[in-house]
Amino acid sequence: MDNISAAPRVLSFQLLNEITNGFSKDMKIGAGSYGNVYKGEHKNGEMIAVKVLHSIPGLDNEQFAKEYQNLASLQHENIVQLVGYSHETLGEFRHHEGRMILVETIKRALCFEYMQNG
Ligand SMILES: Nc1ncnc2c1ncn2[C@@H]1O[C@H](COP(=O)(O)OP(=O)(O)OP(=O)(O)O)[C@@H](O)[C@H]1O
Repeated sequence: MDNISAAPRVLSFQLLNEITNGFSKDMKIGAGSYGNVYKGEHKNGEMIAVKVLHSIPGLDNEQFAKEYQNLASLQHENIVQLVGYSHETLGEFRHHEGRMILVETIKRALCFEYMQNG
């Protein structure tokens, strides 16, 4: 990854996991109604705010895309800039009633420029 604060882009959930130290308590900077917000610190020193959206029943891909589009099109000095997003389905094998089942979870995150004063 070269420059995470340029145009909005796809960021892998794995990368977001790395730059937030596994979404650790220490990196948590807030919580809103849609999810928790973490500070993401890239090794080149860049910082972003990573909002991991709660799994919201009914929030389908189309709604997420609309939300992304709205945020991405806003450019104003008083509006925090969207720098990227992540939308991935992770499959994980788990034991369930004596057999292995594949559980799929959708991971969604919106990433913004980091504001020092919250
Ligand atoms: N870009 C950012 N830079 C630094 N801190 C942020 C940023 N975005 C959010 N935060 C921190 O996380 C907290 C929660 O932010 P969030 O946007 O989720 O809250 P909110 O305005 O209550 O949103 P909503 O209710 O729409 O989910 C903020 O109060 C702030 O402290």
